[in-house]
Amino acid sequence: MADRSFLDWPFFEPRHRSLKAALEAWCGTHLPVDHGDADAACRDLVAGLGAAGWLQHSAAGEGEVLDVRSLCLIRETLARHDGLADFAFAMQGLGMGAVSLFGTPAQRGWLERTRSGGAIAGFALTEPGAGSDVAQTATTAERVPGGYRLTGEKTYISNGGIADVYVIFARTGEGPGAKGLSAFLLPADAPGLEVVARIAVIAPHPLAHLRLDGVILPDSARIGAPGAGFKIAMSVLDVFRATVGAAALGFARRALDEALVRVQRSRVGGGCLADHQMVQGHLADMALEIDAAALLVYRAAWTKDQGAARVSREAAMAKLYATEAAQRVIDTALQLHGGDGVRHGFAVESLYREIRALRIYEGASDVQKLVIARNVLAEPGGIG
Ligand SMILES: CC(C)(COP(=O)(O)OP(=O)(O)OC[C@H]1O[C@@H](n2cnc3c(N)ncnc32)[C@H](O)[C@@H]1OP(=O)(O)O)[C@@H](O)C(=O)NCCC(=O)NCCSC(=O)C1=CCCCC1
Repeated sequence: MADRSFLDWPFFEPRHRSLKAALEAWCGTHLPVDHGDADAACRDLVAGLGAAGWLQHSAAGEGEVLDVRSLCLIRETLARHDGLADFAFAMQGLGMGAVSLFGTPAQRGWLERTRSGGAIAGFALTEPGAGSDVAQTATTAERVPGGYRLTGEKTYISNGGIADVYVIFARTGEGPGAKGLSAFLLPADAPGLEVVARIAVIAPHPLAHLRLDGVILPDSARIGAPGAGFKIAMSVLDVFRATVGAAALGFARRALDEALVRVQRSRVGGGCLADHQMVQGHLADMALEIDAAALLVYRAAWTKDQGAARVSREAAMAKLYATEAAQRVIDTALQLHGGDGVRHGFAVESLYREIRALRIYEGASDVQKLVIARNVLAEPGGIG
């Protein structure tokens, strides 16, 4: 096969190849966007991704099954063109994942709005005292007639300040730790909900710190059974961790694209940088890490698409390896650019910042190791 593409791997079906081709064409005319005003850019991206139909793939609608390979292909492709486009797309899915999996028909009204680009979603799990350890969630949802009163603080909340709706996790007390959490659909204009501070991070991502001061939500806002919140959060993260790996893969592919152009154009001595064996060694390492990451990402996505109930180990492996490998690939690409590598306006400089965030979001690398190790220990026969 002369023109071998990873899309020829058996993980993919013809519809994935069509989707990838159509999205590449869309990206070619719509991306990158100006990140000067990240909030406005994110709003525009959500509207544009919705109008073009791409957000339909961010979460499954009524009677549909999420295709995780499509989700990963879209994240990978958007990330290769523009990291903020990936963020805008992905947060719609992460934010509404719980509704897609466990929501009632009425709650799904929000899902249809986020899938069309008519509303922006946020995922409100992390707290100042409960980052990696979700079981320590302190925000309370105490029972009141007909509903719940929510009090507490959430931090590093995706789309905080621009979201129209959040899925939030709070302690309802059915049991200790992880057994006492529930999930809720929280409209951004609910009285008592305040965006206390916007949080500026290394990448242009809209994030915020939220305070809930006696927010009243009706029973109909609870997603899933009382006490099921922890498992709901983990089920959503099971899918989205693999997709974070896909975004990292897109960043790494872009870094290799940039490095290849650079080393073939840069002249040293009588030839170009690419003629040097030391540079070729770097290119080989980059290509190898990208293929290994792609195999892990699409193994996790394919496994979920085959109907596996849980893909915790596969998704954690995909996220851990792809994000760490992408950081190495991007660092090498940056080094091959010399001084231009750290200069604003060069793609490798922004890739370097974007990938750093992904090694922390949705479970830092050490959390992924914990998830993998627990799963390996729980499988008496090993992992095959
Ligand atoms: C894994 C962990 C580190 C620790 O879990 P524990 O030990 O407390 O819980 P454990 O004892 O493992 O389990 C409890 C029950 O739960 C079931 N279950 C577990 N996984 C799953 C699963 N995947 N699916 C279904 N059920 C699950 C488990 O079986 C057990 O049930 P049982 O009691 O036996 O009936 C967990 O806390 C975690 O993961 N943190 C990372 C959070 C984290 O990733 N945020 C990121 C938030 S998002 C974010 O940061 C941003 C996003 C976008 C931009 C900005 C930032």
